Amino acid sequence: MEKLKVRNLSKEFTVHTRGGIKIQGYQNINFEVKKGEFLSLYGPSGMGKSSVLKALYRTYTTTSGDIIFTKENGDSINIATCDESTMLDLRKNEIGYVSQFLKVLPRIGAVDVVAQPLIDKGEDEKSAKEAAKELLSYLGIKEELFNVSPLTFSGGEQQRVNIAKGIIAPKSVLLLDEPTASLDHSNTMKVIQRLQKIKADGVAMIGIFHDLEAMEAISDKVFDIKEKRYADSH
Ligand SMILES: Nc1ncnc2c1ncn2[C@@H]1O[C@H](COP(=O)(O)OP(=O)(O)OP(=O)(O)O)[C@@H](O)[C@H]1O
Repeated sequence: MEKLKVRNLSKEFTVHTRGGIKIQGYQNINFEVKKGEFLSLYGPSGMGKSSVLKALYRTYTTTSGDIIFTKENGDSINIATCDESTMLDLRKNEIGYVSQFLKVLPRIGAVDVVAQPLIDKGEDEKSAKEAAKELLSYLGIKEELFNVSPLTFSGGEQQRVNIAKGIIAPKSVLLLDEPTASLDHSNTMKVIQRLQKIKADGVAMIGIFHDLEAMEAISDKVFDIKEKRYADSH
């Protein structure tokens, strides 16, 4: 079953603070991703990879085209055009988004930050914290940092906390916008291994990676945003 289907998607930005000048985001994008499949968006800087991903989460609106999300019961929703309350519901229950940057409130320790999505899902606090500790350890976060606010962490540590928070309680679709951008290769590959598990659990994923080995390792399909087609080897 196609989980997410993108049809003839185009975006033109209008910069109102600059007299309404138009900037081409991306044009005529078509791809689809099934349950348990990983699609990577690939292409030169500025071609619109991040903007497409933001359209799927509707951080950005779409100029034209459709983004069809199919629910478990077979009903479908067009993310490009649905109302805001439907979108809020999709973000809460179906679609997760992990960026490069950690956004957290001050004075909350790393374990609590990472445990929260599980608690929100209904898991009890104790087992949620255990799972958070396990994931943080797996990603190489020192135990002495567990109860410290990630706001004082290094860039790479913050990014690992961000990934942990983003993948601990996956929904049915996971969007990843260069989540490993400032990690070294070995930490990146650890993240990839966890993503393999999530994929095996049936989550549909769309991601952007700069590390091509990581991209190859996780991807079932690669969509070349410049050529507007799937890359040949996939
Ligand atoms: N909010 C915005 N307002 C105006 N233009 C924007 C906005 N967001 C993105 N753009 C433009 O859209 C184009 C695509 O940007 P985008 O960030 O999607 O590219 P990308 O392929 O992800 O690049 P990179 O690999 O460098 O991250 C760029 O020309 C960018 O300047």
